[in-house]
This record gives sequence, C-alpha cells and structure tokens, in this order.
Amino acid sequence: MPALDVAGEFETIETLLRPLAHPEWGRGLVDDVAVLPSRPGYDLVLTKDAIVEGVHFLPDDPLDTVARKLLRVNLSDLAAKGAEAFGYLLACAWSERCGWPEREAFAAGLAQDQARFGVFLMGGDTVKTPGPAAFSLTALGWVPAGGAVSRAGAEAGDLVFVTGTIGDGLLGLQAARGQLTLDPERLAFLIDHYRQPTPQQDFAEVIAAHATAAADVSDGLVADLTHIANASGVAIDLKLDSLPLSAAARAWFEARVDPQAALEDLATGGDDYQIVFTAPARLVETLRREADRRRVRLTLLGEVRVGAGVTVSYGGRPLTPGRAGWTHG
Ligand SMILES: Nc1ncnc2c1ncn2[C@@H]1O[C@H](COP(=O)(O)OP(=O)(O)O)[C@@H](O)[C@H]1O
Ligand SMILES: Cc1ncc(C[n+]2csc(CCOP(=O)(O)OP(=O)(O)O)c2C)c(N)n1
Ligand SMILES: [Mg+2]
Ligand SMILES: [Mg+2]
Ligand SMILES: [Mg+2]
Repeated sequence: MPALDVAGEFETIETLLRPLAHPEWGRGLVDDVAVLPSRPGYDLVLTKDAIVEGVHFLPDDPLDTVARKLLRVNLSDLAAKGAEAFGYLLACAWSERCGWPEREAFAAGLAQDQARFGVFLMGGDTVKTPGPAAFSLTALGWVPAGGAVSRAGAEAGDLVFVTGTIGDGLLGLQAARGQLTLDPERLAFLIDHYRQPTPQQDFAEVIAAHATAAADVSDGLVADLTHIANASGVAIDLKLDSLPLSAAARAWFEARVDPQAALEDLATGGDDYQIVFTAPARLVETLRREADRRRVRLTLLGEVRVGAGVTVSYGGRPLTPGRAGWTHG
C-alpha cells in the first residue's frame, strides 16, 4: 500500500485506474488526452452526471457501490437516448475517508461494471478535497446517425410507458437511513437499488427503434415526464393507479393509511433510473413482445394529449402533487 500523501495521485492512476483504460483509445492513461476515431454512420452521444456525498449517496456507502452508482446513472442517460455506451471519462475528488483500500474498492466496483456493461475508461482527473467526496463521469456512446431519441418527439395519441419499477430508490434511501420497518430481505433489496441502480441498457435498442420521446427517471417520474411534455409541447396524463411497484415497495405501500399520498411520494421521489417514454399506440404489442424478450417489465402509465403539462390522477380523480421531483435548488 503506497503512502498516500507522497504517491496518492499517480499511484491511484497507475495502479488502480490504468487497468480500466480503453485498450486502444485510453493511451494507457499516460497522455494528456484520449483520442478516438470517428465511427462512420454513427453519432457520438455524450452525457455527464456528478454524484456528491450527502447529496446522491450516503457517507457510509461502500466505495465500490458509489463507483457503480456513478457509472450506472450515466449509462442510464445514454440508454434513454437509445445509445450504446462504449466508454467514459472520470473525475474523482477524494475526501479524507478515501484511503487506499477505499480507492481499491472504487476501482474494483468499476472493473466489475465495465465487464457487465461493456465500457472502458478513457481518461479523467484525480484530486483531493477537504470536503465531502464527489465524483463526476462523462459517458460516451454510439447511436446510428440521426437516431438519438430526444425528449421532444411525443405526439398527441402516443402512449406513455415506463420500464421496471418506480419508488425503490426513494424507499432504498429511507431504508439505508434506518427509517423503514420491513423484512430484512426487502430492506436489503431496496438499499441495493438505492446504492447501485440498474440502467436499462438492454432496452436502449427498443427505445431507438420505437420511442417518439424518452428520458430516464432520475429526478422523479412526474418531473421527468414533465420534461418530456414541455420539450414536446404536449400534455401527458399519468395514472398513478398503474405505478409499477416491486414486491418490497408493494409491502411498504400496503401498510400505508393514505395510498394516494404514498403513490405520490413514489412517483416524485426519483433515483429510479428507469426509462419513461412515449410511443405510437399501434406499437403496444410490439413493445410488450420486445420487453418480454429482454425480461424487462413494461407498464402503460398514460397517454399524450394536445395541451401542456402533466396531469396526475388517482382513482379517476386529478390531483396536484406537492412537488414533481428532486431539484438541487
Ligand atoms: N453545468 C452544466 N453545463 C452544461 N450543461 C449542463 C450543466 N448542467 C446541466 N446541463 C445540461 O442540462 C440538461 C439537463 O440536465 P439534467 O437535468 O442534469 O439532465 P439529466 O436529468 O438527464 O441528467 C442536459 O442537457 C445537461 O447536459
Ligand atoms: C443522501 C441522499 N439524499 C437524497 C437523495 C435523493 N436524490 C438526490 S439527487 C436526486 C435526483 C437525481 O440527481 P441529479 O443530480 O438531479 O441527477 P440527474 O437528474 O442530473 O441525472 C435524488 C432523487 C439521494 N440520492 N441521496
Ligand atoms: Mg444530469
Ligand atoms: Mg442523469
Ligand atoms: Mg436523464
């Protein structure tokens, strides 16, 4: 284990990060830049999200899960555009709690997810901070030229779908803070979802082929649907009765005295990293088949109308959630 005060930055890069570098384009992490050749017939899709201790993850979250969350929240944005990820740039601002073993865990978490999601490290930056740890990642992906799905293509008459389940991120945060009473396995499932959500990478090609508009759910289902409605210049009806819940979230839900308030919390809590998208109504069966083939749960949540904004309803009655989702203020 090297003495961090003398060798921290370059030991970290050489020993922990270089093994993660892209074999051709990362230049062994010894140059000032990475260089990648353009890919004829494809567009390069780029996205960047940062995560900060105390804001996006908890001070006692293990560093391997922090690294995976960082990579996954970014892969989630690429998947929502129908893009296939191939690489990423990484910036680490290590705090006092990030000694060598923690940095090793961080790199090991990335190595595992690189293998799982088919991406490589292209470069980045390594600094220390006297404050809370913070990490930022720029994910890179390819999409067939002109094929990236935007937030802006929803049309009146389209249907609104979401992959997976909604609410596990919010409940996972509460579980990690010791604020939930549920079976231990359910608590573990929720905490795992909070710490290392699964980006819907396998669904990206379905989005590319069929979605008219799409976004990943990070701020909250209502907030992210509002982004789609605003960008597309349409109104969206969202039926809370249809909200897809995991078994753990359902167990929590069934113990609530106010089901409407509970569903509102789940639909505005965020940290879901599912894909919410619109598609023409005639594609329902195709979408269901494509989702089944990939073992992705797919839920019809509502529809697109002429107008503006998102109308949320429960039991046939419109309601106004106190907030649409998370904002950084
Ligand atoms: N500091 C910034 N500099 C440049 N663009 C930014 C910055 N912060 C956010 N954006 C852009 O604003 C848009 C919305 O960002 P955000 O809400 O973070 O998207 P997402 O929820 O998909 O991660 C994106 O196009 C993003 O690239
Ligand atoms: C300790 C902690 N508190 C609160 C949250 C909830 N939270 C923080 S940021 C966020 C929204 C997503 O983060 P953001 O940086 O807005 O991601 P983006 O929309 O840019 O992808 C949520 C739900 C959390 N994940 N962790
Ligand atoms: Mg962002
Ligand atoms: Mg994002
Ligand atoms: Mg997004």
